[in-house]
Amino acid sequence: MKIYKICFSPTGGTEKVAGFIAAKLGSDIVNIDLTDRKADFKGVALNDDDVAVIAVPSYGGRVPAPAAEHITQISGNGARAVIVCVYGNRAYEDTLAELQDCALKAGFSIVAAVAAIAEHSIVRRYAANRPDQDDYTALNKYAEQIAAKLNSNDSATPAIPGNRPYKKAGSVGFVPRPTGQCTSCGLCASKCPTGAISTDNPAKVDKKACISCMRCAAICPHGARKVNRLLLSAANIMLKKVCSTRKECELYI
Ligand SMILES: Cc1cc2nc3c(=O)[nH]c(=O)nc-3n(C[C@H](O)[C@H](O)[C@H](O)COP(=O)(O)O)c2cc1C
Repeated sequence: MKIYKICFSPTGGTEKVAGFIAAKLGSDIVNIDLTDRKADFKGVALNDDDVAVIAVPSYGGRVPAPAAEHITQISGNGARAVIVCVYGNRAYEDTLAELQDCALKAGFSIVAAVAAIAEHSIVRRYAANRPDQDDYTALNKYAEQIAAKLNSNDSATPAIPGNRPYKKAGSVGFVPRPTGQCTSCGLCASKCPTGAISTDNPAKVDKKACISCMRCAAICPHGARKVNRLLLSAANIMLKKVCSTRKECELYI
């Protein structure tokens, strides 16, 4: 039995949660990076005795569009899956329901779902330093419950929250731009999940293709990609009320 960690994590928060859960479920881990726009997801095929941890961040209460597209190209072949949504302490709304539908379409059998919190990748003061010790204690407990369910060969799908039709997907419109420190090294362009940044000129961004995932800003070795400060402070004000009360991790099993 292999554990497939199938993860879309532009800035690393989702990866922390998925990596933790996957490592608790087994040691033979196969990594599938859903942010890799050049990967051949149609060539990924699991066996029915494999287990998948399929993890995405919540973007506006939905699964990021490229993640949904890539997951549905994978052949689950009846493998059991734990679906995971990671969010920035506002809300995850229909993310788990949509992720459940994507995983089903790919041929997985969903045995558990987890919602967890990580630093808000746009306004980083919210959920800063999460997942923290309390989160990992909860995730550890959840992983034990999931492992027990997998070992008992119980494949029942739990009730997973969310609406159908899903919330309307919207773009947040934060497009990071290079500052004077940019050396045009091209790392941002090569790692952009949607290919929105020109490889010849990283200052050129296809605004329609950009999903505001903040990968480019997070990985720039010179800290030279930033979003507009005024937009950021407006987002901070908008999120203040809804993000300030601590939310806890949840398990559906
Ligand atoms: C475009 C975008 C939309 C987001 N929408 C939400 C949201 O609706 N609710 C929320 O709590 N967090 C939201 N977040 C925060 C992310 O879900 C959170 O920071 C997550 O940990 C990011 O995952 P990553 O670190 O793997 O990239 C959003 C982040 C981005 C970039």
